[in-house]
Amino acid sequence: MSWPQGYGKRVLTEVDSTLDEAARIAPTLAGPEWILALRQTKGRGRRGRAWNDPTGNLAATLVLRPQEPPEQVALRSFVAALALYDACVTVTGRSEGLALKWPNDVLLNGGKLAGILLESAGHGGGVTHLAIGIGVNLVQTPPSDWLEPGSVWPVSLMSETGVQVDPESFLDALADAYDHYETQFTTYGFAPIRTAWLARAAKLGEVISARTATSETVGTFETVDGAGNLVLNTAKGRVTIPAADVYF
Ligand SMILES: O=C(O)CCCC[C@@H]1SC[C@@H]2NC(=O)N[C@@H]21
Repeated sequence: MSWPQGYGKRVLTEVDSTLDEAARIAPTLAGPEWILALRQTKGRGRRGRAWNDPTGNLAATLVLRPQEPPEQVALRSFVAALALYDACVTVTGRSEGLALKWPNDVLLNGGKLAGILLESAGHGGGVTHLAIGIGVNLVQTPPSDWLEPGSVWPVSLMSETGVQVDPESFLDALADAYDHYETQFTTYGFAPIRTAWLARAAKLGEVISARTATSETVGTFETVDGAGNLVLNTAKGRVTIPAADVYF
């Protein structure tokens, strides 16, 4: 596997968070850059949660400077989720048990294998940089006291498949897959990404629950629309949800 052309790579022994490092280096970058940390001291997850990444797991962030409207930039969470899925297939040689959970977790055998957190900065309605933070439980899962009640149980690639892969080798597969989907996205737009994502979606057609800080919507997972929103068929009709945590 070859490292994709045009992408830089930095490997850090230790950093607070690769997302913080992304914000620090973004203004100096001439092109996309992957940052891999062998250890994060202040890793973070979605909705302000801490992210625990024990040694041997992947903690990486891709920094981009896309010249696009914010709503287009945000669709890269689906691009990244597809790349993560493919990287898992590449390193394990199998796709059985892998699925994507809206908005952007990767599940393996029903457990949470990986998560994605997008952060961006901008001014004047534009995005100056996008940071796609990715954590993968390659060899270890976080301790159980890190888990939120009702959250998907974490699994590791090693425990579920017996395959042990180091973070740098996984990043090689991930960067290669990301490059493929990024090209597809910038060439053809969101449509093929959406189709590919839906083909790998967990619980499509089944009843799920989408919770925000203030509401819960229960309904049949109908689709993800062209803007990346979750679409549920509920007792009160079709509901479109831009952001939420999903529970099965
Ligand atoms: O809550 C989630 O599921 C998203 C987790 C994202 C974790 C990754 S690890 C690399 C990057 N740096 C961080 O501090 N967080 C992301």
